[in-house]
Parts: sequence; structure tokens; C-alpha cells
Amino acid sequence: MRSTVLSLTLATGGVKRLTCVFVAHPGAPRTHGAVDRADAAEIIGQQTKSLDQEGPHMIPDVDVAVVGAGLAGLTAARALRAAGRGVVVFEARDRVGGRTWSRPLPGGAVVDHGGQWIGPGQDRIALLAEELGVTTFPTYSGGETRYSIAGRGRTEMPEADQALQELDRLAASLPPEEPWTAPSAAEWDAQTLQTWILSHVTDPASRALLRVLTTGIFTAEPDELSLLHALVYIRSAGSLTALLQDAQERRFTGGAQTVAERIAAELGPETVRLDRPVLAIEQSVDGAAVRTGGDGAGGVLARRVIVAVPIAIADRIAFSPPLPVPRAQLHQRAAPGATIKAHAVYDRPFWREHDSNGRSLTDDGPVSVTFDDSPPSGTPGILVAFVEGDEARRLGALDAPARRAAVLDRLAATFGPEAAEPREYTEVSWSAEEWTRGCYGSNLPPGAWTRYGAALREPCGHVHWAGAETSVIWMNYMEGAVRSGERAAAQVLASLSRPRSA
Ligand SMILES: Cc1cc2nc3c(=O)[nH]c(=O)nc-3n(C[C@H](O)[C@H](O)[C@H](O)COP(=O)(O)OP(=O)(O)OC[C@H]3O[C@@H](n4cnc5c(N)ncnc54)[C@H](O)[C@@H]3O)c2cc1C
Repeated sequence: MRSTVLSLTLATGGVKRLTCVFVAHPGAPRTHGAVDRADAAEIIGQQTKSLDQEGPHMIPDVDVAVVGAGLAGLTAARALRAAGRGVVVFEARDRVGGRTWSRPLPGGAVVDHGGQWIGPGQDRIALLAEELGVTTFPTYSGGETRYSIAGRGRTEMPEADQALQELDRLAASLPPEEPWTAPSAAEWDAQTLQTWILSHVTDPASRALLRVLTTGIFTAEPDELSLLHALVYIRSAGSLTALLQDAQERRFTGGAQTVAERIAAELGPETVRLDRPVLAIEQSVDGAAVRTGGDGAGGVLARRVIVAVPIAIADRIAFSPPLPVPRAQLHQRAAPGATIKAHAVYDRPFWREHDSNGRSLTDDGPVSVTFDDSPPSGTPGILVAFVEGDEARRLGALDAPARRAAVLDRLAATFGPEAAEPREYTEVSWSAEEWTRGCYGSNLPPGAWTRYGAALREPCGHVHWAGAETSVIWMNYMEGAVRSGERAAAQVLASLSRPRSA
């Protein structure tokens, strides 16, 4: 078989030189940058080099290095450990959990700055939590939801409902694993969701509702994402009803981050290395050198690597040889959403006394969506408020007191003057988080799914990809993160069990 061999000699770590070989087989088009050890060894001999083991922060060689201790990376590591493989997880932050981040309040309640709800169909995260002894409780649902969209009630927008049904119908027609192969994929990927809304909906209030729902689901404006992206996302959850109503059914006792913390505790601190941002991944014939920064730079030589970081920041890792063009361009096009998630804490959930379930949907900004986020006891009363898309970008540019005032003004307009005076207020702007840079996940603009969708889950040599954005089911959700970790671990186990010269 004829192969193309690219041999690079790289200066690494300022100490040693590592020779990287990439072999591309014309007969294996779906494996970008696949490394065939037999061919490579034939050309460069058996020269494979280990990392310098002398430094205090070097870890002996392992089967698999996982980059990122969010739910995806930790789930992958847990599955690999269960299969008897040696694994190390490098995490850039000083905590695990990534986009799940729970903080106790004085008095025992917990707020989730990041992901928090699960619902029907989110079976893998539910099972994982159960295995780890993390229980759930129902989201408060007594009372009415408050709508304020273009001054109209929710039932007065039949055009919006027709549009939502049509989006569900189009989404259901996509092949879930390879949506870019759908007969209309090119047409849908050539327009934004906004283009589609403008051509299907004329009523201004219905348009306004669809914009607010878009920012609520995608944390981006409808003109930022391709119609195909919106359909893939809806398809991955099952339907818009699943996204808009069912997904907020339950919460985790102690906060969603508990799930990640329990996995990390199981794996142990020798396996889960905090404050270790991965700066470079250098592939060689037998594996990859994974280089980390932080206090006392170090790394590991691993036979396989699972990169489980948000897709939009994967490019911060220096890959050598460079990633294949489709994968690199996928990273360049993934655009993280913009979200500020704020919590206002009160002595009691006073809105419940006025037949409100704490939920609201408004288009007069800056808060678009709220929920009752109180603990099961109802004390303290907590409202969680989401500021999304352009409003998150606008508020993000203000100073903290101005942001707080803008959010509380909106809460007071919806729930009454008591809402303006919480005993505590807290917020996180996820776009400002260095190791996330935007949430809930990334969106793809027109043209990206059809051009680069095939690269989303395809390994690049010894490097495999996990993360909520890569999941076929519940993409960009905790469920998707867990499923992606399971899928990547299975891919890696299969590749490690193949004979080396196959
Ligand atoms: C405000 C908000 C609300 C949300 N609400 C919900 C919800 O209610 N329900 C739901 O299911 N989902 C929700 N989500 C989404 C959900 O939290 C995420 O989809 C999921 O947690 C992502 O997990 P992950 O492991 O794929 O990625 P992450 O959690 O982002 O984990 C990636 C990890 O990689 C680390 N990292 C990054 N770069 C490097 C590097 N170079 N080297 C080493 N480590 C690195 C990061 O620090 C991070 O810990 C929400 C997210 C946010 C932010």
C-alpha cells in the first residue's frame, strides 16, 4: 500500500527533540492523519522517543491521557480505568467539573453557576449520578409561568407555534449520526436560523418569541447559527418540547458539580491532575507526548489521548503535526454562546405566594429566562436569571454594580419590588471564563456542518475527541458530555486492542 509520510523533527520542552510521523493512507479517507506504525517504522526505523522522565512533574507513560476534567473527560477516564487501562487526566482549572460548578451558600443551599437540570431521555447522566450516590429532586413547578413578549400573552402567537412545529418536523428528518448527509442539508446549511424565521414568520410578536427561545436554547442570536445547526441540536434532544420544557425537570442534590467531584474522588489525585493546562500534543508513531503548563511544567507520553475540552478552545493546544484541515477548520468555526447566569437569594420564595412558579420569558431585556432555583425546603428562596446572546455581551461590558442593577430591575418588573432586594446576588459570565470562553456550548455558522461535520468525532491519529459538543444525543448538555466520554473511551479501547501493525 502506498503511503504518504510526513516526518517532522520538533524542538519540544526546550530539552529533547521528538520525531513525529504522520502517515496518510489513500484507502482510509475517514481517518484523518491516521498513523500506521508498520509503514512508519519501515521508513524511520524503530525510533520512538519518550519524554524526559527526569523532571519532578513527569508522569510515567500511561495508556491514555485525558485533557479536561469536565463530565466528558472524567466519564471517559472512569470507563478506561474500569477496563483496566492506565489513565491520567489533566485539568487546567483548580477544580473539576468544567461547565458544572456548584457553590454552597451560607445556610446550606447550593447554587449551580453552570449546568444544573436534567430531564427525561437523559439516561446516561442519570445513571452515572445514581451509581455515584448523587440524588435528584424536582424543579419547583407550582403556579404559572410569566410571559412578556411584545406585550402579548403566549397563546396569542399561533405563527410562532407553527414555526416551532415545522422546525421539529425538519429536525426529525435528519439522520442523527450524519446530519450533513440529509437530502436538504446543503440548503439548510446555506442559511441562518434568522433567515428561515424571516421567511416563515411575519407576525412581529411571533418573531420576538422565536428570538427569545433561540437565545434561551443556543445562547446565541438566530443570525449567528445555521438552520442546519439548529435542526441538529433539536434532533439531538428529540424535540423542541424536550429542550424547552422537559430538560429542566430535575436538579442534583448538592449541585451538578457533585457528579464530577465524585468521579474525581474515585479516580484519585494521582490520576486527576489539577492546575495542569495542556499546552501541546505531539504525536509520534506509538503515541503522543502531552505537555502541560502550570506550576512546574510536565507531561506524559500516552498511547492515546482524549481531548475533552470545549471545542471552541481546543485550538489553544498546539498540535504537532498540525491537525488535519477539516478538524482545524471545525475548531475555527465553532462559536461559543454568550451567557451570564445570575442568582438572587431571598429569605423566602415570595413569588410562590402570587401563583408564580418563578419561570418567566421576556423580550424586554436583559434577562430573558428565569426559574425558581430554591432548594427543596423552599428556604432560602432563589431565582436564577439567564442573560443571553447580545444582552450578555452588552451587560458583560458593564461594571459589576451596573450589571447587578440591570438584572434586579428586570426581576422586579417581573416578580414585584421585593425582587429588587435580594440578601445575596451572584453571577458568572461564562464568556469571561478562561477555560470555557462561552456557553452552554458552541454553535456552528452556515456552511460548517456540511463541510466539517464528518470531522467532529473522527480521531486524528492517536488523538480522540470528547466533549458535550461532540455528542449525537443531547449535544451541549451534561447528557451529551457523559455520552461523548463513553463513546471516546470505547473508541480508544477498540483502537488499543487492535494489533499494532494492523
Ligand atoms: C450557565 C450554564 C448552564 C447550563 N445548563 C445546563 C443544564 O441545565 N443542563 C445540562 O444538561 N447542561 C447544561 N449546561 C451545559 C453543560 O454544563 C455542559 O454541556 C457540560 O457540563 C460540558 O461538559 P464537558 O465535559 O463536555 O466540558 P467542560 O465541562 O467544559 O469540561 C472541559 C474541561 O476542560 C478543561 N480544559 C479546557 N482547556 C484545557 C486544557 N488546554 N488543558 C486542560 N484542561 C482544559 C476545562 O477547565 C474544563 O474543566 C449549562 C452550561 C452552562 C455554562
